[in-house]
Amino acid sequence: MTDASKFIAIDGPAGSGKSSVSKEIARREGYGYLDTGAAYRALAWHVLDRGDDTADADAVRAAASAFPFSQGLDPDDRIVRVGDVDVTAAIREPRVSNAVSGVARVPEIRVQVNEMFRRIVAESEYPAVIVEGRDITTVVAPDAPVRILLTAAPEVRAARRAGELAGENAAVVAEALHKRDASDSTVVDFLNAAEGVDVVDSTELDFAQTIDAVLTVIAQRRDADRGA
Ligand SMILES: Nc1ncnc2c1ncn2[C@@H]1O[C@H](COP(=O)(O)OP(=O)(O)OP(=O)(O)O)[C@@H](O)[C@H]1O
Ligand SMILES: Nc1ccn([C@@H]2O[C@H](COP(=O)(O)O)[C@@H](O)[C@H]2O)c(=O)n1
Repeated sequence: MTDASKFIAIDGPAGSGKSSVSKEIARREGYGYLDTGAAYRALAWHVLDRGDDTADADAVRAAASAFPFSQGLDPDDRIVRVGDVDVTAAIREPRVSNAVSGVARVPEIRVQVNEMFRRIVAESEYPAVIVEGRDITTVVAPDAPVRILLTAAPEVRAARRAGELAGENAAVVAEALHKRDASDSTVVDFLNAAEGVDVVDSTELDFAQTIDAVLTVIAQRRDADRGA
C-alpha cells in the first residue's frame, strides 16, 4: 500500500476544470501539481511519433517500454518532455487528444503510469501534491485524505473548451470532447463519485467560485484528517 497522505486527489471528465483549478490552488497553497493526463498524452504523442497507431495495443506497449517521460510538479513550470523533446504544446493538439484514449485503454499502461505517479508524489518535497486525472480518487490514491470529483454539465464543459480553442469549430470541439469522455468512461468511472469522495459541480460557478468551493473541501477534509 502506498502512503497517500500527501495526495489531494481530483477526478473529473474532460473540460471540468481539473487542470486549471488544481494549478491555481497549488500556486496559492504552495502545493505541487501533477497533471496525470499529460503522461497519457505524452505517451500517445510518443506512439504517433514512432509512426504507430494508439489503437494498436502492442505498439502502445512497445512505446511504453522506452518512454523517457519527464514532468515537474511546479504549477508554474509545466514543461513536459519525452527524452530531450519539449512536447508541452504538441500534447494539446487535437491529433493527440483524439488518439490518447487508445493509450489509456491498455491495462498494463495504467499500472505503469500509476506506479510512476505514486513514486513522483512520494519523492517530492512539497507538503502536499494536487494530483488530477480520471482515476486518482479511486485507483491511484483511494486512501488520500482529500478526494474530489470536479464536474460540470456536458454542454458547459464543451463551451469552456471551445472558448479555449480559438478558431476551432465549437460543434467539432464538443463532439470530440464527448467522444473522448465516452471512450474514457469505459475504462474508469469519473462521472459518479465513489464512496467518501466530495463532489464539486461547477456548472453554475465561475472560476473564482469553483476555486473557493474546492478550497473549502480541502480545508474540511484536512482538518478532519488531523482530528481537528
Ligand atoms: N468554473 C469555471 N468557470 C468558467 N471557466 C472555467 C471554470 N473551470 C474551468 N474553466 C475553464 O474551462 C476550461 C477547461 O478547464 P481545464 O482545462 O482545467 O479542464 P480539464 O478538466 O483539465 O480538462 P481535460 O481533462 O480535457 O484536460 C479552461 O479554459 C478553464 O479556464
Ligand atoms: N488519470 C488519468 C488521466 C488521463 N487519462 C487519459 O488521458 C487523457 C488526457 O487527459 P487530460 O486530463 O489531459 O484531458 C484522457 O482523455 C484519458 O484518456 C486517464 O485515462 N487517466
